Parts: sequence; C-alpha cells; structure tokens
Amino acid sequence: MAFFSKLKDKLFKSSSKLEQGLDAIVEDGGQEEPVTAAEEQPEIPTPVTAPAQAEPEQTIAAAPTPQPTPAPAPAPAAQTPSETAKPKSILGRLFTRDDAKTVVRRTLDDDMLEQLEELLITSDMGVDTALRVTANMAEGRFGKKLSTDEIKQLLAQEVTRIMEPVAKPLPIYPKRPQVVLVVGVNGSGKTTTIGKLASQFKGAGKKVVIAAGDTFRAAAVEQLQVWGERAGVPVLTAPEGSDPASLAFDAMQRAEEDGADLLMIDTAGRLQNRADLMEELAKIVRVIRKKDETAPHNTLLVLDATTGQNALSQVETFRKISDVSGLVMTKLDGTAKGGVLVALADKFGLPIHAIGVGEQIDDLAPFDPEDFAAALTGLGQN
Ligand SMILES: Nc1nc2c(ncn2[C@@H]2O[C@H](COP(=O)(O)OP(=O)(O)OP(=O)(O)O)[C@@H](O)[C@H]2O)c(=O)[nH]1
Repeated sequence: MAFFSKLKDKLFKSSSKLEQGLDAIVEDGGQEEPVTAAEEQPEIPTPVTAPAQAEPEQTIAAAPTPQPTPAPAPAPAAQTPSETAKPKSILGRLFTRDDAKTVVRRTLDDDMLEQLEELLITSDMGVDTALRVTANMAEGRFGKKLSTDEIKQLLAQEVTRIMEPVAKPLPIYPKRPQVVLVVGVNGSGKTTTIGKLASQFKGAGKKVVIAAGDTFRAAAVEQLQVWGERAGVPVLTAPEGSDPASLAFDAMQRAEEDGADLLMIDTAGRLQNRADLMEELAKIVRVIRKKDETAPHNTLLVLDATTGQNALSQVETFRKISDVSGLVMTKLDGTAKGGVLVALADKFGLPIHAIGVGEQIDDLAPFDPEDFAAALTGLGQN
C-alpha cells in the first residue's frame, strides 16, 4: 500500500474531525448552488503547492548527506480553488448531488472565519497558528462563496506552506560513527522509534549500534533489546542503576571498533526531576565528546501526538536541557490531535524528520508535508 493512502487511513481520527467540522461550518448558512464547469472535472491528484525543492526519493527517514536549510517555500499565489480541478471527497460527494449538479457553498464572512478558527484550535493547531491560517485562507476571498472542498484545499495549502520548510529527513553525515542522541519523556515512543530507525538504516546497508541509556528502568532496556533483535542490530546494555554516561562511552568505543555508521543512544525521560535529567544528558554528551568532540551529531526529540498541546511545552523544556536538532512525532495514528504538528512547525521551525503511525517496525515514515496536509484535511479521500 502506498504510504500516502496508509497515512490517510491512519490519520483518520484527525482528518475526520476536521472534515466533519468543515462540513458543518459550510452547511451552517450555506446554500445549494449549481456546480461550476471546473467542479465537474474528473478527479485528479491535487498539487497543493509546487514542491519546495527536488528531493531524491526517500524510503527512509534520513538524508544521505547534510541538507542545507532550504528557503521557505513561497506562499502559493492567491488562487481561487474553484479555478483548479480538484478531487471530490466522500463527504464532498454527499453534499454534491451529482444528479442535480448542485453543491453547498457558504459566503466567507466574519462568522464563518470565527467558526474556522475555533475548529482549528480544537484540532490542536493552537491559537496563534489557527488565527494565522484562517487569516491567510481568507485573504482575497472575503465575501466569496466557498464549498467544503474549496475550503479543504485552502486549508491544505496553508498547512503545506507551514510544514514545507521543516520537512527534512534526518541528516546523515560522513562522520563515523554518527551519534544520535534520542530524548523525550517516558512513553513518548523513543524505544520504538529507535527500533524502527535502526531497522531502516540496517535495510539501507548501514551498520548500527544501539545503547540502552535508560539504565534505571529494566523494562525499558528489555524492550530495546526486543527491538534490537527485530532490527538485527546489537544493543549495548549496562546493569540496572549504573551510570548512563559510562554506558554511552563504552558504546562509542564499541561502535568505533565495529566500524559502525550510526550509534543511537536511548536516554531516560524523567522530566519529573528535570535537574537530574539535565545533568544526566549533559554528562552523556561530555563523555562521548571525549571520543568525538563533534558528537552528538543529532539530538532527536521524540514527541507523542496524543499529548496534543503538551507537546509544545515538551519542546520548550527539552530545548532548555539538550541541544534538540530535530523532531519525530509518534502516534499520529489513533489521535484527533494531529494538528499539533502544524503548531509545532509554526512555533519552533525545528526539522520534523519522521512520523510514527503505528507500532509495527515499518510504521515510521519520512515527513511529507503535502501528504500530511491532504490526510489531515481529508482532501481527496475518494
Ligand atoms: N499507535 C502507536 N503507538 C506507538 C507509536 N510509537 C510508539 N508507540 C507505542 O507507545 C508505547 C510507548 O513507546 P516506547 O517506545 O516504549 O516509549 P519510550 O519513550 O521508550 O518510553 P519509556 O521506555 O517509558 O521511556 C508503546 O506501547 C509503543 O508501542 C506509534 O507511532 N503509534
């Protein structure tokens, strides 16, 4: 199954929430009107915006070389969606009575904008982002009549525009071993993400070593060992309660001896005791720098989408205690809070390397802004 259709299925809760909300808004005060010639066009894939840059095909959530930061994609030219051919969604089709050739449209006014803002806020986009997105959607269209499909396209365009600059695969450096420190609160999906990444890198021919740096929780170590076995990658462990920095040092040594391409270090996520965690992470960094002063090369913050707006405060906290270089958002399946990813991109601009959409080893994908926007808004779900 193409990952896009899988993503659409998996993001069902987020997209259905937005889709139903958009339908209700257009219906509330909308009127049935004849379908225009453009709306009658057959379904075609919707190019939401031009791609920001030509990128090599990515099958893993990593880039082979460090990517320079691309300039933010230009805002798509103000374009009335009805000027473009567009697909009809399931609900779009419900509201479009083909036999009678009518569609429900509503005039974009202050009331409608307010309803849109509220919907986006309840979809976890956050107040600032929701206001900015709706303002951009309304620009040049105030007083115009719009159908649900047209609104969805406008929303998808805005989401894509915000997400494009942050959609960057994990950069892969020539330095060996490349050290990837993985941070995040307990239960955010660190272990699972490490297992999935290890499997992808292994599949791409890279030699990987994992260090089970949360030495305080035997269950966490065992779980990482299970993932290591699944991925076919060695997992270095240390006795319960021992110093994670010492394990990190040994892991560096082992990775060097093995000629490993990547060393992924799991860490504890005890935010309850922030000072301790900060000191623990700082010590790990100090120790691995004795072997390579440029390490760690990436500090991945793993966030759980189901925590909604809380993910924003986690980014703030982890940026204070570690040098976060990029994000992985897990559990986008089964949550109606997928909009939080838009808020994160808008607020912090940190690279989003990958998204987790399930518990299986292949349920981690590079982040694709257009696919995400289409899946989130329910666009083209025919
Ligand atoms: N549905 C879904 N579940 C996920 C995803 N990623 C992780 N999980 C589940 O989330 C739970 C926690 O994941 P872990 O990988 O153990 O999280 P952790 O951050 O390592 O947690 P600690 O070991 O407690 O520090 C597990 O049950 C995973 O199977 C995802 O993308 N989707």
